[in-house]
Amino acid sequence: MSGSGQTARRPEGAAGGGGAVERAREIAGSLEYTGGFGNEHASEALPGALPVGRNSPQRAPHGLYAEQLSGSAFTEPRAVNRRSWLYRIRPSAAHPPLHRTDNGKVRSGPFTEAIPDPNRLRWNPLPDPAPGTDWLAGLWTLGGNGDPAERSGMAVHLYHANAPMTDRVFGNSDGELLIVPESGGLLLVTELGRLAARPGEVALIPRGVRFRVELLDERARGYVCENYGRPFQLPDLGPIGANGLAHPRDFLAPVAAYEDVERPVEVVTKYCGQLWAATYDHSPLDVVAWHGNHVPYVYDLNRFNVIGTISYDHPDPSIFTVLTSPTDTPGLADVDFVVFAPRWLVGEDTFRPPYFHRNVMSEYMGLIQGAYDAKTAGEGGFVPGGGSLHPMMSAHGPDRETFERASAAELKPQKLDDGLAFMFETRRPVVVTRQAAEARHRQKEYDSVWQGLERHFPS
Ligand SMILES: O=C(O)Cc1cc(O)ccc1O
Ligand SMILES: [Fe+2]
Repeated sequence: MSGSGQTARRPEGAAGGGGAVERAREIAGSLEYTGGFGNEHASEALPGALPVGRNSPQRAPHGLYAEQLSGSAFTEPRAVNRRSWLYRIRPSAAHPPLHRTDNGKVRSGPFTEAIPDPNRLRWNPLPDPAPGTDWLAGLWTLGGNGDPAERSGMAVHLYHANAPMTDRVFGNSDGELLIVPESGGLLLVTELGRLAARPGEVALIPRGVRFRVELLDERARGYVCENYGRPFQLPDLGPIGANGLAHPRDFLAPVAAYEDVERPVEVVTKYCGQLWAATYDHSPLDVVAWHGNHVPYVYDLNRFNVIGTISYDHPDPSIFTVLTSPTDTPGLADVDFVVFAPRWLVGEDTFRPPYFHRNVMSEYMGLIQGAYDAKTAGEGGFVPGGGSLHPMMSAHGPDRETFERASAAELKPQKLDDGLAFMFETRRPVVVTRQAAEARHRQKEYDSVWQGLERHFPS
């Protein structure tokens, strides 16, 4: 049996076999959410399942077990304190020992497979996955920095999948996962309920929250920023004022929905960089009610309120920050998630695309849709599903074609409306994995996009 206080229901056996996509779509079509970034949400899938007035009554309603899931130290300041109380059919503690399992293509900090490479690197999309590849099996690490054991740093992953996770659940002790679909929609069946994330939306799974991924299309592809550090938060707005950029109410958390499944379920955990697994005799996605602020959410990037110049010059892309994971140094992020969304360009006497620059931060960029204004579109260029890495202090910016076009362009107001790109910008160099360095889909000739930028200075 499965149930939800609202409408989400997972029919028995929905995870595998024919019709899985249709069933996942049906569920995704009737999902309900509860809005507000960082809010104290509360939800129950059965009336009366959520205790009132206390978190841990002597006997929780309906014979449920109460459990606290802490995403911050108990004593962190209230503004950044994260925890949720879960009321579940079985306590999470009742599980058999975890055993090491194959890491597949997942790698973790400390990233030591290759020496840090100062070169600008670019990749085509991942090749199609082998038949029967689920989201976890199709997770492929490009690189990263820091160390999950230090709770600092990040990893860049890509995924490609063509099968749902069947009786298989994943939870990441090493950090939160920001999932950026590029093609194909995902149904994320989590301990706290179900979310759908389609291209143009991003989803966040908090540290420790277990989930299964089903597909809303025959295949899915996208990116993941794994954040080992402090949970992503909304950036401060300073002189922008009380509104702008990503608005808190557009972040949607799920409502409670549980599955009461008594059959073997493989539960995979990533812990300090390695995958461990145990076979439970039930599904751990059995939370009937919950409340708190350590919650998954989905956000539609089209809701981002883009701010830019209305006079001259190209502002730094920090004005496009959706989410930031701060460090103890004011203004310095462990990692920022930045989006380049459709917008008007109106700058006068201005080179409008991204400028030539060298940056102490390291920049991984991906493309969700269309083209990016600093790079030539099309095959062999910066394409949806591909990615580029511009490491600390590497010189980059517009490619030759873009420079020539933008230097000569007539500066009338121009709408950039066919493109959705993003950046994971991080404080430490991103060290690539061996599989990313040696990948056949790496563009070995990337440097050539800056060849032929001619001297114009008179000799
Ligand atoms: O390199 C990039 O394309 C990202 C970027 C965009 C921009 O508008 C200004 C600086 C920057 O690093
Ligand atoms: Fe850059």
